[in-house]
Amino acid sequence: MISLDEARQIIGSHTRVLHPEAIDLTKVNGRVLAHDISSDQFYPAANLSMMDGYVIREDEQPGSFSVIAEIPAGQITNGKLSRGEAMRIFTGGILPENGGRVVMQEACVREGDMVSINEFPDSLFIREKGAEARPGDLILRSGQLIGPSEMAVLAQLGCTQPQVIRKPRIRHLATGDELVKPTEVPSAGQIRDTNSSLLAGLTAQYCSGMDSSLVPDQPSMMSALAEGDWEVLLISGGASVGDYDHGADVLGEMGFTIHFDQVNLRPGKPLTFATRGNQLAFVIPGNPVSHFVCFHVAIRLALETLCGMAPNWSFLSLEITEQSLLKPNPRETFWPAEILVKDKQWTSRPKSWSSSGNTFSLIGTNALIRVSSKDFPLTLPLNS
Ligand SMILES: Nc1nc2c(c(=O)[nH]1)N[C@H]1C(S)=C(S)[C@@H](COP(=O)(O)OP(=O)(O)OC[C@H]3O[C@@H](n4cnc5c(N)ncnc54)[C@H](O)[C@@H]3O)O[C@H]1N2
Ligand code: MOO
Repeated sequence: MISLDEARQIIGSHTRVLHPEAIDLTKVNGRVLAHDISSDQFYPAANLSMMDGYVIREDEQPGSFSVIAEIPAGQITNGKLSRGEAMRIFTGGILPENGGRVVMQEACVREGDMVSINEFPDSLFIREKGAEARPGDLILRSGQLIGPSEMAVLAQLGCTQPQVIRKPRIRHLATGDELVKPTEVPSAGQIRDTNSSLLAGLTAQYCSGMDSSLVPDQPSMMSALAEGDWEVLLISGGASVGDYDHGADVLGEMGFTIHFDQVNLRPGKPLTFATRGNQLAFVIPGNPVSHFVCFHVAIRLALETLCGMAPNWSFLSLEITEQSLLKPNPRETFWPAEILVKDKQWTSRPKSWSSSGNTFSLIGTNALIRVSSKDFPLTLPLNS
């Protein structure tokens, strides 16, 4: 049986980042940028006022000024300031060529065409042309994960169809004769399918859509429903060695190469990983907690890589409260946990968890505690 580190190595070596596509700026949240983007102009494009007030020359002293013009937003004034003159200006307004100081209106007294300023504040209240970026400056690098802030930057640069890495299409089969949809009332021996909902939530940020079906434990139906031009196939259940566990056999018959079918991992030991060309497939042990753990320690690595993201595998050394809940085991264990603030410190609290079939133990889980025989338990924070 291979270790989790070996399993991650194998997954990484068989996974390639997907090709880029140009998409509308409104849809790029959560995508990875596929090209460098440079500044198209000076930012700001001119010297701008940071306040509503009056603009004067920088070489002036406090005193009285005659107001010779008003500069409405977005207008360029060709006039110049002589000594003793001011122009009315507003926040974001473009300064006249020799304007060197803005005084906010609260520090001014206006009477008719005159304005008196008793004292100058320390700041000139000017955003200088090119202070933020100059033409050709590198602003966003290829590989940048795009969130709301980067969307605002793309909008500012006029980049409305950025090239971003495509997201994989995922095909999902929830296998098991005992499964019924969550809308149904299970009869004796049946259970509601929880894994489809779990995976829909877990995969949402990493795929362009997950197509899910319930399938009985019948290899011919499983392979018929599994075929397609998706990039990732997830099969829930049927991962172990029982007579009705057909996941790996079905993949073999479909022409997949099985790279591993067991990992020294708790929960999630019978996790299977296979490939066919550029298609990746996982058979995930049917228990919901096994699903959750296998997703975060193995499947997410593949999805993040396909999407061009830097795989997140950083652990924190946090104080663990209620450490006695962490039962030792020969298998490397990833224990569902919750990161909480206690006495102004982040702490990690294990969930009460005794069976990988207990879906309720996942409530509020935002971390996994890695318990291996040799190390102090470390906490893996989760972002989904
Ligand atoms: N002889 C052995 N038996 C088992 C071993 C082993 O090494 N030798 N491994 C155990 C471990 S560990 C796990 S984990 C499970 C994995 O079993 P399977 O992947 O074959 O999963 P199933 O038998 O199909 O289901 C397990 C469990 O999960 C429930 N399930 C399945 N799908 C769903 C779903 N979509 N929603 C909710 N619940 C689901 C299913 O009803 C079972 O209760 O194997 C052990 N056995
Ligand atoms: O590995 Mo299984 O996932 O213990 O329950």
